[in-house]
Amino acid sequence: MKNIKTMTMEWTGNSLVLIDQRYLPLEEKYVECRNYLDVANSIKDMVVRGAPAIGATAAFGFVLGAKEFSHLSDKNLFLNKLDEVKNSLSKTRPTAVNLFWALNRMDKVLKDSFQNEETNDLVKTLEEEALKIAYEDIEINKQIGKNGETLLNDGDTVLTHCNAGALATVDYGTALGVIRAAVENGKDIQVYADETRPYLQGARLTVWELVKSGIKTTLITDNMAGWVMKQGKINAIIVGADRIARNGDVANKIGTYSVAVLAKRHGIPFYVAAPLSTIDIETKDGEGIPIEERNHNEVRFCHKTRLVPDDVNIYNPAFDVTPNELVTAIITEKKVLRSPYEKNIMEVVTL
Ligand SMILES: CSC[C@@H](O)[C@@H](O)C(=O)COP(=O)(O)O
Repeated sequence: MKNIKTMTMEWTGNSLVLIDQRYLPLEEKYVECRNYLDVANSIKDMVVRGAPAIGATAAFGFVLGAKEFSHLSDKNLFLNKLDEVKNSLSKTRPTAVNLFWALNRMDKVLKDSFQNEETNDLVKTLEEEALKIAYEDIEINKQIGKNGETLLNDGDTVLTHCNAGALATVDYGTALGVIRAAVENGKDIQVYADETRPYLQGARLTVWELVKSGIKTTLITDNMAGWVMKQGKINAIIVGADRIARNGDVANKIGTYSVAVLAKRHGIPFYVAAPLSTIDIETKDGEGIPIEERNHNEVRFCHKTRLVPDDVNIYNPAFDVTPNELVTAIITEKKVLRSPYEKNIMEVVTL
């Protein structure tokens, strides 16, 4: 398979180059990951973020680990080393289930091919699998876009929270993919982007990539969302997801829950766009989803400006859970799922 190069990432064959999302939109810098620890640090430090992008990045991290230890003549030692690689990549971010999904997929390919292949061939097989995950992600997002765009009408204004765009995936995006697909289909769609405190993925990333794509975008602060809904400016809400439980509860960027509650109050459809790899059928409901708590400096500072002294108590959950009854539909690559979620989710994942 050909090496891949998108706005978010490039696999060169020996390294993974990531656009450094911490500096966007003011600076376009890149980080070159030459080994699996570079990859683990890039995920942890948010050089790359967004559930599907994290998954694909981790898969390439697994390949870099395999390359690093391919000199070991003892194949079992090689296997043990790859267990360590998987372990350290899996400790980077706890909520986005695509991370574990991608690592398990890589691990399965390794175990399935282990008896019949020499180490060098195993490395090639793993590289092929990581590229497959990356290419598939783009196709899946386009399919999510096609399925979701039918829910939007010409002239609609969509509100989104965080960044579930090209930057959060290998390319094209999930929530923003639906908007892209509607625009590509000739519909006139405008977007309101929540800034998404504290990390400002909406202000810094969503606005950047939508403007770059020529999509009309208006930035609002998070606390304006209710008022723009009340004013009748919003026809639909579309967000991404980090993990969807078996019953359809959705973990996504902190603030998503508030948007869903506001949407209900104003009778606005609240859609979640996500690949099936974001659905975690092992987790019964939202209670079981681990919520990452991040560094307090993300709240203490607003983009490098200190807001409060060090001794102020801070709470910084990076995600929240929106209960399924607030979700109008979940847009996947297979179909648009509606309530009853558990039944419909189980049907689609076992198809
Ligand atoms: C297609 S990305 C879906 C989600 O991962 C996205 O909405 C989100 O919450 C990202 O959080 P982040 O902390 O920036 O990784």
